[in-house]
Amino acid sequence: MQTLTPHVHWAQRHAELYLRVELSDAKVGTVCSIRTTAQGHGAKGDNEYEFSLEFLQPVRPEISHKSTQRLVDIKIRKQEERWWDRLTLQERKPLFLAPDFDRWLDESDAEMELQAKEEEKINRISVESRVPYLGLKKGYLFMYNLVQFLGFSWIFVNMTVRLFILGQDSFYDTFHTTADMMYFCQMMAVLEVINPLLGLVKTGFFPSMIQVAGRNVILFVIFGSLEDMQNKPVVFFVFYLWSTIEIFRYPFYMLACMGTDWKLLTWLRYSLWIPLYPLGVLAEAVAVIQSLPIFDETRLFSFPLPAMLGSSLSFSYTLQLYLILMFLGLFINFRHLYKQRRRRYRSRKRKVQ
Ligand SMILES: CCCCCCCCCCCCC[C@@H](O)CC(=O)SCCNC(=O)CCNC(=O)[C@H](O)C(C)(C)COP(=O)(O)OP(=O)(O)OC[C@H]1O[C@@H](n2cnc3c(N)ncnc32)[C@H](O)[C@@H]1OP(=O)(O)O
Repeated sequence: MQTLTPHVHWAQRHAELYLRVELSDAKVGTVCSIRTTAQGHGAKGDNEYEFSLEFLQPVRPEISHKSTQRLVDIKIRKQEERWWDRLTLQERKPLFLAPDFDRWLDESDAEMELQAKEEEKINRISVESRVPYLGLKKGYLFMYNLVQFLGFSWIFVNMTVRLFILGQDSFYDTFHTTADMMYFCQMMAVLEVINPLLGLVKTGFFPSMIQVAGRNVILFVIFGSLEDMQNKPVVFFVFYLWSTIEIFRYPFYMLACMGTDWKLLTWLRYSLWIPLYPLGVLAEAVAVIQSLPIFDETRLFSFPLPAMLGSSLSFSYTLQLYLILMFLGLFINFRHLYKQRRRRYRSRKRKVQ
């Protein structure tokens, strides 16, 4: 086998030199500051390849190199951090050497890159110096999401097991078996309205408020205060739809607190609402409609009126107004969740590119 010279591309930064050697499937032999030997597939097929360079200035002895299927990447640290006018001591560039335009930067661009790196380092240090606060915030959010996840998982598993064992009969006592846990979770969920106000999460205040207030009206006013509503099958559908999304949403937030995410979980968090949200609003609307005659009959929460206007105004009128608000709320939150989904997947795509 004859020894040939491969094509070499080079670029520099203030502190480093980059050499890209055009050899596929190369087995690199020696790499020292001026001479490199390798065996691989180059412009002239399988051969021993070798090149040597006498650098313009001294370089450090430790040299790192990485072979990929298509090339060998060599990184060399300069002895002194300064810009070189050219790579080699001799003024005439060797024939096998060319600039690496993929990495090429001129001196001012390289300086800007260096500056950006410095700034990033300073930012990281300043964030790290705020760690006690960050740690506290993340710890609080993590615990909050964990508790909600456990609560909703308990509800979901309990309802699923009962559905398998009792079939449709389980529809009628959902409230009595799960309401305490649902009360607990939904009372805790008020924190989801407070968190954005305190700047702890990036969520908008209104979407959270609509979500939490909307559910709490159904839970505390419709189901909680009317015993006649508590054994209706609609409770099952409302609770099941709520807990189905939450067993994915809260673990997603838990992972976000740890700065990580799982593709499938993220997809479920940003996709499941598409069928679940309209179904949830529909189930909630059915609950409200079913409660109207009960409020009319019991006069619960009715508004006292002057004698000439009749005795009282039934709460069912307020609920009819609320029905309209519900569909307005559905529209606002559906739009919000759609935007969140688009933002998430658009920024993902950009990161991948
Ligand atoms: C008496 C007055 C009443 C007025 C109300 C009248 C209208 C009522 C209408 C009500 C209709 C409600 C119907 C509803 O109850 C039906 C159902 O729920 S059915 C089941 C399906 N439901 C859903 O899928 C909705 C689930 N809920 C949500 O998704 C949220 O609650 C919502 C606020 C709607 C949207 O969430 P968010 O804005 O937070 O979106 P993100 O998840 O993308 O979060 C944004 C960023 O903030 C970070 N974040 C948020 N929360 C946390 C947390 N707890 N811990 C850690 N991090 C959190 C998140 O990671 C995002 O950060 P980044 O952008 O960096 O990724």
